[in-house]
Amino acid sequence: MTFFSYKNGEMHAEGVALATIAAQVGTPFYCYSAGALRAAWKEFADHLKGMNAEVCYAMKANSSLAVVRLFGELGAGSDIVSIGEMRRALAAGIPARRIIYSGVGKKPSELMAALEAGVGQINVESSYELETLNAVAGQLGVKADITIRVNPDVDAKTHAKITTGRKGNKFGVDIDLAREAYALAGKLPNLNVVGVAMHIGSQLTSLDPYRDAIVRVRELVTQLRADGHKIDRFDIGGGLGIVYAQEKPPAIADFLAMVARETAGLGCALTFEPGRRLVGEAGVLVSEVILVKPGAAKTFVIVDAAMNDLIRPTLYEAWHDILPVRERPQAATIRCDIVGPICESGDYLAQDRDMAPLAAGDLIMIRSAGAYGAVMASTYNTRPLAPEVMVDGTRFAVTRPRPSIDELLSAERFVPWQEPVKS
Ligand SMILES: Cc1ncc(COP(=O)(O)O)c(C=O)c1O
Ligand SMILES: N[C@@H](CCCC[NH3+])C(=O)O
Repeated sequence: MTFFSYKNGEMHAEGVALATIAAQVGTPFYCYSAGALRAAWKEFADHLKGMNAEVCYAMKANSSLAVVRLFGELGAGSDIVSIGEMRRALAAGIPARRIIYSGVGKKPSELMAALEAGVGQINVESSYELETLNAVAGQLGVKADITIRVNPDVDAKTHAKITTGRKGNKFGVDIDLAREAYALAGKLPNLNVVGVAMHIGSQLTSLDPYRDAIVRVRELVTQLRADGHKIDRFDIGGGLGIVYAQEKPPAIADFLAMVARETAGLGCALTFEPGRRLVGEAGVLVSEVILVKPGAAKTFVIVDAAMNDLIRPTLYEAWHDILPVRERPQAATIRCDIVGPICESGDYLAQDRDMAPLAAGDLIMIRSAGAYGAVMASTYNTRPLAPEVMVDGTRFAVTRPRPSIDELLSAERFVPWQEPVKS
């Protein structure tokens, strides 16, 4: 089902014309389709029936409270990587016990906040963190349920900046050192080992790296049990890719069937932490053309969304499909760069793109922007964060309004000098 489509020549999100939202909210803005979010969730949920498994939505992909709440109401837990995200999960109604706390560098104060809130599972990534967590749990008089995230050293065949399961990546405990780490965890009185975790990268378009990683971790589970550890859960992580251009990511059904096959007989409950796959194609960024500047070498279409709103094109050389909001089926195309107003040459949304000619005032829609779009935005050049809108059927809600520049400025102070307090 397509949730963003032309109707009478105008691009709609479900039953609402994007031009109508633009007129009310201004541009740029992010727009999410509740129907698309539900459909992505349903695909997971339908194929998980009969499996001993749960889905903890990795909200780093899109932490809009409205989005997290929608998944929570459908039965999702949450994978978080900061106390800010934990607060979002709780605010959105996710029960603390359904929250998994991941992350390569958790401070003692953050571990304490997580234990105080009662998060269900902490995925530990080093021996140092095991000791720290044990000490913090001891102070609070609680026992922390943990897994150790192992780094299985497989090539996820994705962009170098978002691969996480190779020896050279900072993530997890090297699989060759995992038994030692578990031995330590087993001796620490305030930790309760419940399982093992992995996460090998993001935007994966092949099942092979997952399979290789699962096979390695499966062998480890057997060894760990022989060592006397209770390994009841296997957290597979997230990472399943989406379509930006011509990619052919695995169907969720095939992915889950493969995981079920490879973990059959292991006797572990499974956890999945999808982020991008649940939200990526359910969101777009809408922007207005400010002007078109023909240059000697290139034509620049200068729009009011910029790298501060969507950093993926310049950070990962990512390709996002861009369509005019008013349909232009017959128009001959021109080759252009679609760029923002920021003073950096890296400020582009597309380079050398063939587009129907655009003019000042035209609206464009940047597709597959629901994941790692708004969450990675900044206020660089003192540009207020783009608002977020959710469409459901024929209605829409502004779930995060555009802050005014006054609000941005009022968060700051003119040099409020202080004498340092001597400790
Ligand atoms: C531990 C962990 N789980 C889940 C995810 C979600 O990844 P994705 O959005 O690729 O599904 C990430 C991010 O890559 C992660 O670091
Ligand atoms: N931010 C990345 C994904 C990182 C995944 C987080 N571990 C992207 O936009 O593709």
